[in-house]
Amino acid sequence: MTAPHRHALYTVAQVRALDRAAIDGLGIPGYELMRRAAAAAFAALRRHWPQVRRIAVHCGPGNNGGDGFLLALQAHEAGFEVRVLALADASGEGDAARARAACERGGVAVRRWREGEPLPEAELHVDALYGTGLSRPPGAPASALIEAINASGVPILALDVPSGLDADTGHCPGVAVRADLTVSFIGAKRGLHTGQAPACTGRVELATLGLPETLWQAAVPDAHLLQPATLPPRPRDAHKGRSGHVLVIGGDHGTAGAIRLCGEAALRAGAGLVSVATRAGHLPALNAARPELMAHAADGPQALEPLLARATVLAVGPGLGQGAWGHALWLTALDASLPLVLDADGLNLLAREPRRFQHDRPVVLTPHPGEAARLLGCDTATVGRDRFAAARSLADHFGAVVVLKGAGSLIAAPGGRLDVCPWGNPGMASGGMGDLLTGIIAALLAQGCSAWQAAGLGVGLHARAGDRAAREGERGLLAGDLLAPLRRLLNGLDA
Ligand SMILES: NC(=O)C1=CN([C@@H]2O[C@H](COP(=O)(O)OP(=O)(O)OC[C@H]3O[C@@H](n4cnc5c(N)ncnc54)[C@H](OP(=O)(O)O)[C@@H]3O)[C@@H](O)[C@H]2O)[C@@H](O)CC1
Ligand SMILES: Nc1ncnc2c1ncn2[C@@H]1O[C@H](COP(=O)(O)OP(=O)(O)O)[C@@H](O)[C@H]1O
Ligand SMILES: [K+]
Repeated sequence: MTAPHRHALYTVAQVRALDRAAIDGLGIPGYELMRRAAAAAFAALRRHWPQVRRIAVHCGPGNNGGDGFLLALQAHEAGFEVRVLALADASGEGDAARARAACERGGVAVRRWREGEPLPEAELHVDALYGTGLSRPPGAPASALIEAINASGVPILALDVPSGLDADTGHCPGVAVRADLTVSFIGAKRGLHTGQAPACTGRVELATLGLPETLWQAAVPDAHLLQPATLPPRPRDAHKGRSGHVLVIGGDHGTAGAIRLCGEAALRAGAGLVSVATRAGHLPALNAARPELMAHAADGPQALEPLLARATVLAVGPGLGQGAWGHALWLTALDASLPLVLDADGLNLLAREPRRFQHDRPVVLTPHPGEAARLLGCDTATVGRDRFAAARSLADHFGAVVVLKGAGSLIAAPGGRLDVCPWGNPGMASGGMGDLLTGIIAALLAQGCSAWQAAGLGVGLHARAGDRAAREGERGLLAGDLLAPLRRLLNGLDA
C-alpha cells in the first residue's frame, strides 16, 4: 500500500462512504469486497500463525459476520479444520446471507451458539461478530461469547474491528474482544488507535482490497497517524542563545520532583537554557541534582518579572499547586504573552478561571482525561466516550493546541486538525511522565517549532522514548529512564 492514504484516519461514517464509493462508484459488488476482505484476513492469519490448522470463526448478524463466513470457506478450501459459530439463524438476503449460504454449500457446518455452550477446540479464534455496525454494548449472548473467546488462551484475529469496540471513538461501551491482530478493511478507522482500542486491537493491519488510489483521493481524512520525526541537526555555528530559554514555573512545597523532571526534559530536548522558578527551599537540591538548571526562588510575581524578561518560552504547572502562591505565579505567567505550555495545576487553574488565548500566541495545553474533564466541565467518563470530540472542543474553546494524553494521545488544533500518536505503553502510566512531556514540548517551542509542530513532535518523541525504555520492562519504568532514549531519538540516532 502506498500514499496518500497511508497515514490517514477516517470516521466510521467516512469509511462507510468509502465502501459505498467502491460499490457504487467503482462498480465492485459488495460481495466481492467481502470476498477480498476475507482473503486479506486469511492471508494475514497464515502469515502471522503459519502453524495453525484448526480455527473457530465467530460470525455476527451483519456484514462483519459475512466476512467471517467467507474466511471460513477459504480456510476450509485450503485444508483447515474449521468450526463456525453464528449468533443468529440464517435469515434474509444480502451479502452476509449469501456468504453464509456459500459457506454451508462449500461443506462448512455452521452452528448457532447458545450461551453456556463450550467453545470448540481451536488453535485460533476469528472474531467476526461486529465491525463498524456496532450500535450498542454487546448484550447476551454475544457478551458471553466475547468473554469466552477472550478466556480461551489461544490467539485471536479480529476482522475489521475487535467486536465491542466503537471504531469511531476508541471507546468500548461494554465487553470487547481483546485481539492479537486486527485486520481492518478499506479505510483506517480513527478509533482503532486511542482510548480503550490499544487494549483490544493487538497489532493493526490495513487491507485496501486492491482498490485504486482514486478512491481515497476524494475523501478528506478526519485525522492522521503521527509519523516518526526529529529536529534537523544544529547549525555548526550555533550558540545557546539560538536554542531558546525555557522558564519552568512550579514546584510548590513537596513537589520539587515535578519541576526537576520538567526542566531536565527541556534540557535533554535541546533547549539552549532552562531556568526554574520555584520555592526557595527547593534550590539546594535542584542545584545539586542538575547544576545545568538555573534555579531561582520565586516568592511571588515580583520575583518572576526579571525571569520572564529573559525567557523565550514558559512551562507552567508541574507541581504548581492551586494555592495563593501558585495562582499568583500562574496569573503573571499567563499575562506575559510568551509561548506557553500549560500542564497539571496550570490546567486546573485554567478550569477555575477560563480564558481564551490570542490566536497568534503559541500555546499548548497537555491535559490527561481528568484535567480535560475539568476544563470541559464534564466527567472523565464523558471524555473517554469520545476523545476526539473532547480534544477538538478544548482546542476550539481555549484557542490552543491540545494534547489529550493517555493511550493513543491526541493532538488537536483549533479548527479541527488532529493527529493520533500510535506509540507509548502502559509502563508510562507512572508519576512524572507528564512533567517530562511538558518540558519536551517547551524545549521544541524554544527551538523554533510552532505550537502544532512542538506538540506533535514532542508527543511522538516522548512516546517513542517510552517504548525504547520499556524494552527493559514496562513495570518499574521511571520517567527519568526516558531521558537517554529521548536524546538519541531527537538526534536521529535511533530509527
Ligand atoms: N459492503 C461493505 O460495505 C463492506 C463491509 N465489510 C464488513 O462489513 C462490516 C459492517 O457491516 P454492517 O454494516 O452489516 O455492520 P456489522 O458490524 O456487521 O454489525 C451490524 C449488525 O450487528 C447488529 N448489532 C450491532 N451492535 C450490536 C450489539 N451491540 N448487540 C447485538 N447486535 C448488534 C446490528 O443490529 P441492529 O443494530 O441493526 O439492531 C446488525 O445486525 C464492516 O465492519 C466490515 O467487516 C467488508 O466486508 C468490506 C465491504
Ligand atoms: N497506557 C498508556 N499508553 C501510552 N501512553 C501512556 C499510557 N499511560 C500513560 N501514558 C502517557 O504517559 C504520560 C502520563 O502523563 P500524566 O497523566 O500527566 O502523568 P503524571 O501526572 O504522573 O506526570 C502521558 O504522556 C500519557 O500519554
Ligand atoms: K469483528
